[in-house]
Amino acid sequence: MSGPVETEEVGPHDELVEQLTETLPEWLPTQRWFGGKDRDVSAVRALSWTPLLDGDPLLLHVVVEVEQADRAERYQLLVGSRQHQVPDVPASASIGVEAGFTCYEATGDADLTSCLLDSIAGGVQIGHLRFEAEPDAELDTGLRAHPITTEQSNTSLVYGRQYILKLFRKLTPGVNKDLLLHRALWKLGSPHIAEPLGAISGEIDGEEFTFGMLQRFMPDAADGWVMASTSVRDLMADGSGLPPEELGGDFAGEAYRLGKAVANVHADLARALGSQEAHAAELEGSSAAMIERLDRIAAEVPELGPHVERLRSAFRKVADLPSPITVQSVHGDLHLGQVLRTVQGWLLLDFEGEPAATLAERTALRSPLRDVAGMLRSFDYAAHQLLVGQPHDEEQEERALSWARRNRSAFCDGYGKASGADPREQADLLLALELDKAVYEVAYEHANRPDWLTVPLSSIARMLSEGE
Ligand SMILES: Nc1ncnc2c1ncn2[C@@H]1O[C@H](COP(=O)(O)OP(=O)(O)O)[C@@H](O)[C@H]1O
Ligand SMILES: O=P(O)(O)O[C@H]1O[C@H](CO)[C@@H](O[C@H]2O[C@H](CO)[C@@H](O)[C@H](O)[C@H]2O)[C@H](O)[C@H]1O
Repeated sequence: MSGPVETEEVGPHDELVEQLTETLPEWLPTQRWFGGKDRDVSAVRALSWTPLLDGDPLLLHVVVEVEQADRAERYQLLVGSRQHQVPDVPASASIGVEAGFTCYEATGDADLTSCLLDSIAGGVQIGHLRFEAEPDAELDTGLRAHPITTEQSNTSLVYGRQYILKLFRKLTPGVNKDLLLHRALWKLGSPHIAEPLGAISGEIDGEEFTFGMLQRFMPDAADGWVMASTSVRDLMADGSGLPPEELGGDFAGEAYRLGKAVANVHADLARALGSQEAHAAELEGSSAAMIERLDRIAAEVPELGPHVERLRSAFRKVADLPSPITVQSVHGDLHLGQVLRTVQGWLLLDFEGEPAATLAERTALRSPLRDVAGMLRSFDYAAHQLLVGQPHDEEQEERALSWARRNRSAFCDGYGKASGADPREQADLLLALELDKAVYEVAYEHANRPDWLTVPLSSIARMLSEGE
């Protein structure tokens, strides 16, 4: 039998944890959410381990530091361990067998994960972990959870049809920006986010971490990436030769509404958290940061080499832009997988920023055009993803381009309508931000989905030649 542990006591699981740290260097790179697949793991060190359920089964909350050639990053794990009634976990979730106990990644074990929601509802503290509901939230308990299976950098569990708990995988110290921005927007009554309902946080070596965020789940919502991909597929599969606007699956109306929603969220973020004017020195800083990121990524991904010089000159132009420009809190990693279409309209998710960014980079005030650029990149991705690995086909390439052009333009129209300023009026800044995002994507794909590397690389080539 096992039950919740509600005291400061930490069970004697040192041996199990030591075994785990020996197995994890091989296992971590097999996980979708692990962001360091581009280099070997040299060592894994456990920083904290906290039994959430003790006995058989055991549910252990573990924070590890993962060492790779030039970096050490922290990750959160939920490890299940059972001697009896081992659930049927997929091979990828199995971590190993230690002293007759099967250890596995436990987010798929509903018998174990229901305690996370119950602990948030109960406001309990377990070891250093604090489980807290938001002040006005009233939560149902006893619900079973299943993990969602979309492309994700974190792991999200859906409880019944009511709640979604995101467990942050890669951890950075400080209160998570996703939670902070959701709280700020909710306080203002923004209709474009899902209600924040609770959090899991804790302290390691004197530093605060957010481990999880609970939100209202929107059961009938459609994912923006899925909707856009369906529209592109319809166009690609259509033999009639009709233009996108004459096909049933046209997405441009949605892209327009999405542009309006993003502009409204930017206005609310500025109202809640303020905005500033950035002058020449800051623009120089942005330009230098883009070039620094480019050089760092080009050193790791040789395929970027042929574009480096022209990218540098596009980034240099940012330093000479007429200033000031407005900067504020932004989403930081906006793309079609971060937006949900509900019956009330578009919702934005995941305000955490880029998974690889430092805390300072995530919380820095930025031009809102950074998010516009992120979404424009995403239209490009949606259009070109189906061509990955296919032999070159001029006609399909032209269709992909026409879909992207139409939806990028509709998005900017909507954004301009709601904000009063068409993003395309700041063409040089927008182009530099898009190129900067595409350079980031080169690193992201290289480390996470090497087969997709061609998508940002071919966009960079295209944007550079169009900008000439
Ligand atoms: N409140 C919600 N209601 C319904 N689905 C959601 C909700 N929040 C997230 N999702 C789904 O989970 C996916 C991943 O969420 P996200 O916050 O972007 O996680 P990650 O940081 O891992 O990318 C989204 O693409 C969406 O499909
Ligand atoms: O959603 P996350 O915060 O995990 O963002 C990361 O993963 C995204 C992929 O899931 C990645 O987005 C890139 O691929 C998308 C298609 O899968 C595309 O729509 C985006 O435009 C493209 O940037 C994102 O960059 C990364 O930070």
